[in-house]
Amino acid sequence: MNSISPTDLILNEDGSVYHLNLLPQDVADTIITVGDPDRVPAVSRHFDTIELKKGKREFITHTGTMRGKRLTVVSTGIGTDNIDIVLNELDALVNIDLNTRSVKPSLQSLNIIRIGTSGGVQPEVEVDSILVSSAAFGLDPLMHYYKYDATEEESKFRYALADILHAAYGDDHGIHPYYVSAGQSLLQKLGGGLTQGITITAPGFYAPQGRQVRAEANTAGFVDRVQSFEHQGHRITNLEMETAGIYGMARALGHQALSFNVILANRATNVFSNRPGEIMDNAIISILERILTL
Ligand SMILES: O=P(O)(O)O[C@H]1O[C@H](CO)[C@@H](O)[C@H]1O
Ligand SMILES: O=c1cc[nH]c(=O)[nH]1
Repeated sequence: MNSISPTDLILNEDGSVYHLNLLPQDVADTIITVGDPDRVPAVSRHFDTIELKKGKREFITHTGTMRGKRLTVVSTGIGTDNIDIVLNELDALVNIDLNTRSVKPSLQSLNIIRIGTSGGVQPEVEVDSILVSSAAFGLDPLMHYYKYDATEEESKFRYALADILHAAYGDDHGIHPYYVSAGQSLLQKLGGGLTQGITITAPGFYAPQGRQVRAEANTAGFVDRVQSFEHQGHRITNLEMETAGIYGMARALGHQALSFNVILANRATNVFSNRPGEIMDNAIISILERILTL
């Protein structure tokens, strides 16, 4: 059995994984990820019991139970570079024997559910609504560094958007989309009755999402272009910064992932929510109710 080296998988002095600072017994098999560390207590305050609170850097974790179901909520911070860390370390906690540093003979599949904020790109995607990502385009580079199985259909979506963006911004612009669908069992079990659409995960908040403040953006017409994208009747609905990385890493590692987006902005109508805190608190309650059905 191959042992994973101490520099490939770094453990802290207490045996916990390097960034998350967690031990295998610290995590449930249903894991909620949020970007904002302050959103972790906003989720766990609905738990009936909290058995663990740990953290390091932006990675805050609470584990507890809600109506008898064990849940972990962990913050990822912003961006898919952090998703690389969180998904690899969560997987290590369940699928690697940290004493022998070897992959366990029988692998566990986690349910990984994101509750994040996002900006809609279609005028009809309502501010303050919850949208489920049926799939996500990554405009970030993360999944180009991993081998994962993409279906033929997923490849067609990927090249359909690549053609549009390369025609608009040139081949050497550096935008190379990847495309990964949600975990299908989670989508079926948890996504019912909510608007579903394709999410774009961007490698930044401003110009990478077509925003222009003072630094001149090199992405003119970005929102219009993604708004008018259509492939086999499917459209892009929203922009954020983690979902494609979560879907890609979950695929690579054999986990199920689903992303809920609380739409705080509409980029087509230039409207921003006037009560973002209250909307997120309500969304957390309704998404937890869905998760409890698992
Ligand atoms: O609210 P969270 O989960 O952080 O998600 C969104 O908000 C952040 C940007 O403001 C990015 O992380 C984006 O994906
Ligand atoms: O427009 C938005 C809103 C939230 N998060 C993003 O990444 N973009």
